[in-house]
Amino acid sequence: MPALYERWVPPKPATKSRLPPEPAISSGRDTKPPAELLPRESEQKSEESKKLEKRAIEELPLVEQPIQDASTSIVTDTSISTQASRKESKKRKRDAQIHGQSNEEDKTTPKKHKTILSKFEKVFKLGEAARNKAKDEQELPQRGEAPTKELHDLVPLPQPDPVPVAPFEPTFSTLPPWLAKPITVNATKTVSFAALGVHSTFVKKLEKQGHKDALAVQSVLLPMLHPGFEQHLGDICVSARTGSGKTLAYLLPIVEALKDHVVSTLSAIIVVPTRQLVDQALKVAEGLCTGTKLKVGTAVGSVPLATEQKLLVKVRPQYDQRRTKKLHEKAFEQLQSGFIEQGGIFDDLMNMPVDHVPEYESGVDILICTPGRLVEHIDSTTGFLLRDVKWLVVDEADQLLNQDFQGWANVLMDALHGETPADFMNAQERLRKRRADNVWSVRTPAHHEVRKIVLSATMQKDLTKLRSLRFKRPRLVIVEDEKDEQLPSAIEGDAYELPSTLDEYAVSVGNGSDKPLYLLRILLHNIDAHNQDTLKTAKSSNQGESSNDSSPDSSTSGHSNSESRPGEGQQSFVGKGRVLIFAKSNENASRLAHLLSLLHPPLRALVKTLTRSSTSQKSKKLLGSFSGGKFKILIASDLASRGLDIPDLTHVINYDMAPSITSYVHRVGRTARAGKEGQAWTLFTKTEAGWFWNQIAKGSTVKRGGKKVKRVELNAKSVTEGTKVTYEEALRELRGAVEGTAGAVE
Ligand SMILES: Nc1ncnc2c1ncn2[C@@H]1O[C@H](COP(=O)(O)OP(=O)(O)OP(=O)(O)O)[C@@H](O)[C@H]1O
Repeated sequence: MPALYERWVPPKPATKSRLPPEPAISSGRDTKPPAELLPRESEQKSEESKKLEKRAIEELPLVEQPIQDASTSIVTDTSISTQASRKESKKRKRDAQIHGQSNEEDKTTPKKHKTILSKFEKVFKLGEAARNKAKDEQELPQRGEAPTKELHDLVPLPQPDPVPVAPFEPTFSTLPPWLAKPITVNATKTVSFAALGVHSTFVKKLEKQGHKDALAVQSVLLPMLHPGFEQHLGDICVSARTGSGKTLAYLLPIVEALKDHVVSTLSAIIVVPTRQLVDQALKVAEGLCTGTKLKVGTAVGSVPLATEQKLLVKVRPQYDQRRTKKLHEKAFEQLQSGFIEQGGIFDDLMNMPVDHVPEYESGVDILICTPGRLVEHIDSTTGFLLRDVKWLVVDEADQLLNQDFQGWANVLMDALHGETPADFMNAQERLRKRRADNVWSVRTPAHHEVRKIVLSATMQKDLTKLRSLRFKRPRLVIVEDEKDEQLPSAIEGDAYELPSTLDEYAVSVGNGSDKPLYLLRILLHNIDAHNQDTLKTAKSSNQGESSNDSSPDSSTSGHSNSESRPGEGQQSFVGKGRVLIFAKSNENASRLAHLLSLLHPPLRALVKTLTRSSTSQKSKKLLGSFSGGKFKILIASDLASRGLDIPDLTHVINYDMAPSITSYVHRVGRTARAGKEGQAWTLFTKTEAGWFWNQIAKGSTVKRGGKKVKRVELNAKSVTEGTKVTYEEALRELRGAVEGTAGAVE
């Protein structure tokens, strides 16, 4: 047994030592005295240790002790030696036990302890064996021997069947019921306006505008907004793809509801993100309001505030002795305190005849505005009161809610749902307030119900954002294509749908250094070819060149010299089609327009840019002449990505990659509108390829009714062949233009 375990000796059973001495066996051989007569082991040992101590004291080298005080040194020496001898005796005793002197005692060890010991011994042996094995394995490579491996034949080891993992099917929705269970309508559904209960005068008007039947979004919204059985007494959120006719869907019921207004009251506010969209919605609203007394006004940042104030609010004197007195007292108080309100009701009071107070009336029934300018009017236009507003429309809602223009949503909600300030209350409101202030009644605020319609092609189910619009009994309406597969993201998250009449193409432009040449190639070769049915005459003059290239995919044929045919662009683009090119910034848009006209001079007259710096009037004119076909290619920043409705826009080109999925959806949605066909081309560099294909072309967020984005390979050599020199010259000239030595394209 290893020494470690031999050290432990179970105590001698006490009973044995207390037993009376056994009588000596008469054989006489046993000369051992009886146990109690023998000195006990401890006694023997203590005697032995005493001897040792004595010897230790004797042997102690006294000379080595520091001589301080004779008596103390002796005492110290003695105590040291005593301790040393004690330790030694203990050690000897232990050694004796270890080396078998206790064999006799082992025999007397109880059975129980023996079994414990044997078990312990077994465990130790196993441990020892494992340790030895590990040590051997470590040493094997050092000794240059390969570790022994477990060998198997070629048949794979049988594995247990994998445990089937049940697909995760949530039994709950994290969205509130109105978002989780929307009203869905098939995008192809059309119903006649008359069947939807639209007044005959409006049906006639719409027919004149070429709108025979109501489109899907209109067919679902009109009954929900018209008085009748299907009317929804609450707010409505609409998610319908680009170009689906949302503008008419909200404007028609509003105009119908207000058509009998004789005196203007501000009854509907329509908020859109850009002034271009204000102009566009104004055009549709004016078309519907003809023949009624309704007035439609606009509020956009590009017009002076004072000009708009005069149009939006009309002041007239109202005879009221009591109120005049009260207001004069208040004005006097202000004058004394030194805090005089500038441009407020007191200014108007000074211009009133005796005993008359200013009474404010709205100059418009429908106001179409951008959010920033709306906030300005709420804050600083005296008499701009929202007490009569019954409709609030927020178009392109996701963009408006994502960009918190001056906290517009909160300011507007407070103005809509709050009480009219006391000085501006009309007789009806004052009466209501007096009744509410009665001690016996519970105070009811003088606010009114507003119906909210919130729309977007990329509506996001973001509750925190939507909550800022303080909905009441909301419903979500989704217009979708039946062919569209239910994408995972569409169930709980956001999925966007592209028009089914849209064809998408993607072109790799390498590292992007020759991107303008690729663009030129697509413009002159692919798009031009696409329009050839309208350009037969123009084409006949260019016989033998690209006449069979009607398909965009045939561009790989290597038509290398398109830009060397003067006048081709001009002839081609006089067709019906229009092209909208998106650049990432206003600067890029201007530079690209300049470069295109340098690379291919016939394009100069056909290309214009729309930038943020264009004045309201200028951009209105520009869009007007683009719609009218005076020029064919418009280069714009993302400013033009939302809502713009340009007739016969056949092509959208993403020259610079869209910054987000929603931006892509809105950009390409400028074409293929209201059931018409359209093409979207995207140029992607090596670094943009991953994002484009994963997120946009093959991602689960964009639904395209089973269609796919087609990859068009353009031969880099054929794209640049013969144009490199012109390109480099054009770049030099452009640099000159940027530095102010040459003119730029508008
Ligand atoms: N009932 C209809 N019949 C035919 N065309 C219609 C009808 N209603 C609207 N349109 C046309 O559809 C086009 C797109 O309409 P609109 O601009 O309202 O789309 P939208 O859904 O607001 O698009 P976006 O989301 O891009 O702003 C317009 O040219 C409009 O004249």
